[in-house]
Amino acid sequence: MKAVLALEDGTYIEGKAFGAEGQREGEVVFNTSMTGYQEIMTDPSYAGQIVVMTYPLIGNYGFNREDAESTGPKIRGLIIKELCAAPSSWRSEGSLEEYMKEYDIIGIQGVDTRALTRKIREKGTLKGIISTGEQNPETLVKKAKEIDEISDMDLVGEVTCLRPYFYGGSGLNLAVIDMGVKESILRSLAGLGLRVTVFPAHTSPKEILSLEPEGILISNGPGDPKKADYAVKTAKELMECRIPIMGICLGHQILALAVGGDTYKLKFGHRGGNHPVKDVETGRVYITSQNHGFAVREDSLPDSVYVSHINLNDGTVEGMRHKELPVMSVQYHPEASPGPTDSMYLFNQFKEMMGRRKHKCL
Ligand SMILES: NC(=O)CC[C@H](N)C(=O)O
Repeated sequence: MKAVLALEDGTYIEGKAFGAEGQREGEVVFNTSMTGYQEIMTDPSYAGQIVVMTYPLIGNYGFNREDAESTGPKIRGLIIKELCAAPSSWRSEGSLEEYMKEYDIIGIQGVDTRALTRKIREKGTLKGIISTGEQNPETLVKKAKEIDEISDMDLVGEVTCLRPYFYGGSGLNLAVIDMGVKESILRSLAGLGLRVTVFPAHTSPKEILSLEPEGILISNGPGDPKKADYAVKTAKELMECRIPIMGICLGHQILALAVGGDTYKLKFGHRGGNHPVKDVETGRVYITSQNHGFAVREDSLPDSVYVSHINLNDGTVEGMRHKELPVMSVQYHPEASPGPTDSMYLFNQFKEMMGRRKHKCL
C-alpha cells in the first residue's frame, strides 16, 4: 500500500506503507543512531513526534519487549529508507512491522531520508503528517500547517504513570519524578543499589517527602519544559530541602528553570548516539546518547550554578551543577539505550551524593 508524508513547508513525499493504516500527525525529527530503533520508538520523550531514522536499513533484528523503554511505542510514526525484509535475532519476538501493527503505529518506507534530514537541518524541525492510501496533496499539506506546536501540548500528561509504584532495588531510597521515564534509567539506578520508587509528574513535594528519600531524580520526558511549570515548582521546593537531586534531559531543563534560568527550542535538536560532550571539570570528552529538542540558555543561568558539561558540536549546555546545593543534571542520557554507556559514572556520582547529604525537610 502507498503511504505519503506531507510537511508544513509544502513538501510532499510518496512512499510505501508499513505497520498500521490511517493518518498520524506530529513534529518530524531525525535520529542518527545506527541501531536502537526499539528503544527510540518506546522512549516516552518522543511523544508527539514522528521519527526519521537516518540509518538506511531498519528492522534488521525484529522486535522484543525486553528492550522496550516503556509499555509500548510512544512515537506517532516512523519514516525510513528501507524496512529489512528478513529480520533475524535469537531475541526477536516478531518483525518490526508486526509490532507496529499491534500498537497501531504507521510507518512509511522508500523515503530519501538523507534529503529529508537535510531539509530539516536547513529549515528546522517541521510539523508533518503521514497517511496511508491515496491522498490529496494540498489538503494534507494544509492540515500539516495546522498541527499544534509541541510547546502547546501537555505531552507529559500522556506518558507519566497514574499512581506511585515501587520499581525495585534495595539500599538508599530514591524517588523518581516520572515525566516520561525510560525504563533503562530505573534499571540502571536499581542496579546500582538504590531502592527506586516512581511518582507521577504532578505529585506534591509533601507526598514525595513522605517516602523519606535520600535522593530525587527528575526524569526525561516529552515536550517543552516550560509546559511543566508544576514540576518546576516542585523542584524548587525540594531543592530548598537540600535533598540531592539529579535531572536527566527534561529533568535538567526543569532544574534550570527552577534556579531561575531559561530554556529555548533548538533548530533541529540533538537525537543520536554519538554526540561529543566535554566534562568541564575533568576535561574528558564522552560520546553520548541524546534525544532533545530544547536546551538551557547558558547566559540565563544564575551565579548559584555552573555549566558542568558542554556539547562540542555546537557549544550548548549539556550539564549543570549547583555550587552549594547537591543538585546535578545532564541534558543527555547516562543510561544510553540506545548508545554508548560512557556516562554511567554520573549515576555513581549521584549515588555518592545521596549517601553524603543530610537534608532538612524530614
Ligand atoms: N529526552 C528528553 O527528556 C527530552 C526533553 C525535552 N522534551 C526536549 O525535547 O528537549
